[in-house]
Amino acid sequence: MSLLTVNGLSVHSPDGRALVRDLSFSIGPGERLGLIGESGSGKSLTALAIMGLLPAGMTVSGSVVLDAPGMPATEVVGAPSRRLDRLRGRAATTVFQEPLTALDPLMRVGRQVAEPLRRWRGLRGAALREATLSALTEVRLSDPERIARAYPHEISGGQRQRVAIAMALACEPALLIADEPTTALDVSVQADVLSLLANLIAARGMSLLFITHDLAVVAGVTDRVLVMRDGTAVESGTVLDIVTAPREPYTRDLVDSARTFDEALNRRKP
Ligand SMILES: Nc1ncnc2c1ncn2[C@@H]1O[C@H](COP(=O)(O)OP(=O)(O)OP(=O)(O)O)[C@@H](O)[C@H]1O
Repeated sequence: MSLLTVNGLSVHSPDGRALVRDLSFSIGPGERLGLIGESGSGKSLTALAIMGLLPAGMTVSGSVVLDAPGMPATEVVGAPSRRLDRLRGRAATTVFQEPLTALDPLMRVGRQVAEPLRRWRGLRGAALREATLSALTEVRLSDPERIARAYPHEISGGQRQRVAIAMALACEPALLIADEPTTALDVSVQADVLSLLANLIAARGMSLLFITHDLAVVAGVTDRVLVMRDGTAVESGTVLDIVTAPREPYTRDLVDSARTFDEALNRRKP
């Protein structure tokens, strides 16, 4: 059984436009799938539908089943929010493009990272403090004591995204959904954050749904790719298949415009 099974997922806007159409895919334990497509192709709405977080007024049909270890398999579509609250963070969690969306501007970073550790792992006092600093160290933040004392605006964009990743991983989720997690960062720190994410996912054996418009980025992080256009899947396959033999003209364009996919492929382990 897969960890995530999406079957015939469709999302319609309040005025009836089909924004995601009949999308089906699955992700097994430890698998890493890239969702790639140009702006507006429906990638983010797919992620939101999986988390049960679509904007009010949108209608969703089809099926999204999350079946994480130690939790009952759950149909997300139509589930009451109370049931989804128990899944979010644990079965699946999200890192978004803009780390400030995950962070409270008025709360010190340490308290924010501590919160999921307290809630999910039941840690308190010195153990909680130690786990918070170790979570910040794990995302390769040097001087974690200073970062823990800082407010989000007092640290850099790259550091904020590392903090957001630390918070997401604190709940030990089975599936991480990363929606353009490096797009808002300076080019100089994009590669660092990407390799951090790839290493953490591999070390923990987590599953990954990685959303991007950039094939070069996805090539370095995922095993398989699903190409989306206008809300539908137009092609899917292994990263190597898609890069070396794209079948659809749209995919070919994506391959052609992938800035540095050669470089990214070279980074992949054989
Ligand atoms: N709240 C909303 N109300 C109405 N339409 C929306 C809403 N959010 C997204 N859309 C539309 O749904 C379509 C898919 O949007 P989505 O954000 O999933 O695309 P995307 O592939 O993630 O693009 P990007 O890479 O720019 O984030 C787009 O046409 C978008 O305009």
